[in-house]
Amino acid sequence: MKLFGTMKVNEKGELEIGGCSAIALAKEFGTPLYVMDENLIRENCKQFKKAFAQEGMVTEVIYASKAFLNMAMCRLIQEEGLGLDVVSGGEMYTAFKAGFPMEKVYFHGNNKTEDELEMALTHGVGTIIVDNQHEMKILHGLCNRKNQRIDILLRVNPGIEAHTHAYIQTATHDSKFGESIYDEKLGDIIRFAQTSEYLRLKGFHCHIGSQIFEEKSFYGAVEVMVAFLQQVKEQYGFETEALNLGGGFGIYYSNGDDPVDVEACLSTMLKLLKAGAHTAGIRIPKVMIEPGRAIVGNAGCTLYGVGNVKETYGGKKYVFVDGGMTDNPRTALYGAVYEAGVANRMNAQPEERVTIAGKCCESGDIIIHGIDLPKVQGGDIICVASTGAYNYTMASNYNRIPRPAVVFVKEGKAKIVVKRETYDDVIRNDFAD
Ligand SMILES: Cc1ncc(COP(=O)(O)O)c(C=O)c1O
Ligand SMILES: N[C@@H](CCCC[NH3+])C(=O)O
Repeated sequence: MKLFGTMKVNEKGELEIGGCSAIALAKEFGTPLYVMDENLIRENCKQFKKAFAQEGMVTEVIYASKAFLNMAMCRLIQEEGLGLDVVSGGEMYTAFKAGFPMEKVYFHGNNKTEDELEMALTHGVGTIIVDNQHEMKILHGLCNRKNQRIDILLRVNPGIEAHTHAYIQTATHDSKFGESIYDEKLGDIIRFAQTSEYLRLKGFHCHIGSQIFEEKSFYGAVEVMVAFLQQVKEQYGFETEALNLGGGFGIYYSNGDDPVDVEACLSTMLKLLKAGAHTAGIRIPKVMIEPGRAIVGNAGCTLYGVGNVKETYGGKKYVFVDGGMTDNPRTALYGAVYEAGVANRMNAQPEERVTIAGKCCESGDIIIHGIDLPKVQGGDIICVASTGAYNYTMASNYNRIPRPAVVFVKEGKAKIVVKRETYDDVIRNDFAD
């Protein structure tokens, strides 16, 4: 298992994260447990900010909160000075309740409800990323009723097929997100925004997908967007003030994953942007990116307690853990591949190939299909690495399993930021008759 951030193996052969023994964490907070390395999240925020500032353009890094969000995370993002991308009323409400500066919030979504749009106006959200023509009209009407103006970006689809799992590509021609840059109705949308008293069209947004390793997809998006901005200027006289290039930077999960070098990639994106804008005779006063996974993915791991170990008649060896697809649906959903270790015996040599399966009533409830581990027994603690993104936020109560707690660890201290759900939480909204 590759170790990230402050992870290390201590003199007892136990895994340590943020100076805390994984075994002590499991004892104190129970399992399954999401453990987040606070220093690594902060370092990642700083790295993105620094790397994106290196070409002297006005830039903003916006954290895509769908990857991992709760009130403590909002505070951390605020302290690190990033913007916040929210995609639902729930994410927006979390930011608002955490006291996040709402002018730094960017509200996304392909099907925002009128209530959510109204909530954004009421809470002073800084920018709404309008997904489509229909939404723009609804928002205009709402602003008219409330006599309120709002900054918007229009989400466009640059038609780039990023090399990643089909479920997380977002800019193929038939994607549900945004309006295609090739679509004729784009002219009407831009003219509508230009003449609206209430909508201040600041520019455009694109996001080509997630868990992308190919730098050329990001560079391609820059080139297509520059050409698009030039066309928009020539055809509609619209000069953009801001361009948001989205997120999507892939991370290491398992052997063979080869993430881009963030510094080099961002520098090249900005250089291409500057050179392209110069040649096209356009200005791009501000540029944004929206990383999610790359900020939190490697900073999180999940600790599980082992229950049974079972060998099937067919000879397959299962290690059953006390969580599963309810806390990490990514293996079942995308065929994601994770690495893991036995946290109480990190120095033990691998001896057998096992499948790590959960406790849900579902054959596809697998966390890792086939991993070489030392002989595992009931009572061992398994650590699955790189679960910081899209695990806690995608967790469910399937089989009425309560969701795990989340702790932030730092310099030998653990702070609970989300408490474990109880059975009473699970039935909280039920009516018996
Ligand atoms: C609009 C938007 N921005 C940013 C992100 C963050 O993506 P990632 O976590 O891959 O950086 C996503 C998710 O794919 C998204 O849909
Ligand atoms: N949930 C996805 C990523 C989706 C990104 C948001 N558009 C994952 O776990 O990889």
